[in-house]
Amino acid sequence: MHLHHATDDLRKPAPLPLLALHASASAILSVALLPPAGWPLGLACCVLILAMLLRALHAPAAQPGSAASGTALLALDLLVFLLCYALREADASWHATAFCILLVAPYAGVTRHLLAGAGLAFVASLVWLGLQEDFQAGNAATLLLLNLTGLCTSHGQQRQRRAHVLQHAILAEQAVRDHLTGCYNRRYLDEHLLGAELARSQRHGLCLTAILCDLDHFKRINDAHGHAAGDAALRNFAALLGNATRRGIDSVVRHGGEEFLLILPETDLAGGVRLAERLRDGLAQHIGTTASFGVASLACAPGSPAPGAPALVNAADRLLYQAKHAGRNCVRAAMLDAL
Ligand SMILES: Nc1nc2c(ncn2[C@@H]2O[C@H](COP(=O)(O)OP(=O)(O)OP(=O)(O)O)[C@@H](O)[C@H]2O)c(=O)[nH]1
Repeated sequence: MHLHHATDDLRKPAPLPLLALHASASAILSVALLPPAGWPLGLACCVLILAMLLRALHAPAAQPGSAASGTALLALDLLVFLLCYALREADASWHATAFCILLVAPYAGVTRHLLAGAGLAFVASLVWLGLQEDFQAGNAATLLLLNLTGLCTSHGQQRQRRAHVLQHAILAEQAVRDHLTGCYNRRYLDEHLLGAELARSQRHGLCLTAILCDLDHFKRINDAHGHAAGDAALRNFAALLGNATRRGIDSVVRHGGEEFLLILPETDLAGGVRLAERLRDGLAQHIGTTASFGVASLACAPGSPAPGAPALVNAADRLLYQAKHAGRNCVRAAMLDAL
C-alpha cells in the first residue's frame, strides 16, 4: 500500500453525472429565475441543487472521471450563461446571479484543481456585475456570501476527506507490517504475498526463491545486553535485509522472533545463494553477529501446477535447520524438487 496513491484519489474531480446535472440545472435556473417563468420552476431547480449538494457532500473520496471532463462541464456552464446573456441582455444581471449561485453547488464536489477555476469564474462574474449600469448591491452581496459559504464548505470537505483517506491508508499499511522492524508481517505473507508471488512466477514461468535467515545465538544478546539491545539488533538486521534487496520487487518478512524471510521473485538458486552470502558478510561487518541461512528455489514452468504456498517456506525452514546443525554462520541451499 502506498500512501501517495491513496491521496492521489483526492486530486480526481467530482463525478461526471454530478457536474452534468449541475450544468443542466444551471441552464434551467438561468431561464427560470427570469420573470415571468414563475416560482415553481425556480423551486424545482433549488431542490435539484440541494440534492446535488447532498450527493457531493456524501461522495466517497475516490471519484471516477477526469479533470478534463469536469473542466469541460464548468465551461459548458459558462457557455449557458453567455447564451442567456446574448438572448436576454436586459436581464443579464439575473443571469449572472443564477450562474454564480449555481457555482456554489460544485464547490462541495470539485477538487482543489477545479475549485480554483470555479472561484475564478465567480470573481469574473462579480466584476462583470459590478461594471453593469444597473448594479444591484443586494445581488452582489448575496453572491459573495453564497460563494464564500461554498468555498469554505468545500475546503472543509477536502480537508476531512484527505484526513480520512490518509488515516485509512496508514491503518491498512500498519495491518501488514511488523511494528518493531517495519518488515511485512506473517499475516501478510500467508494471506497475500506468497500466493500472489507463486501465481505470478507460475504465470510467467519464472524462478522464485525464498531465503529464511535466523540470527545465531540471539538469546545471548538479550541476556548479555538487555531486551532493548536485542530489539536494536533486530532493527539493524531488518535494515540490512531491506538495503540488500530490490525495492518494490523483493519482500522482507519478519517470520518469527529473530527469523526473517526474503521472497525473491525472478531469482534462481545461484542468485539466492549469492545474496545470502552477501548478507552473511554484511552482518559480520556491520552488526558484529552471525546468522544462518536456508535458501530454497523453485523453477516454475508456465502452465505446470504450482506447489502449495507453504512448500517453499517449509523447504527454506528445513535448510535453515541444516545450517544451524552444521555449526551456524553458513548457507544451505537446494531446489524445492530436489528436497
Ligand atoms: N529483544 C527481542 N528478543 C526477541 C524478540 N522476539 C524473540 N526474541 C528472543 O529471541 C530469542 C530466540 O532464542 P532461541 O530460539 O533460543 O534462538 P537463538 O538464541 O538465536 O539460538 P539459535 O537460533 O539456535 O542460534 C529468545 O530469547 C526470544 O525471547 C523481540 O522482538 N525482541
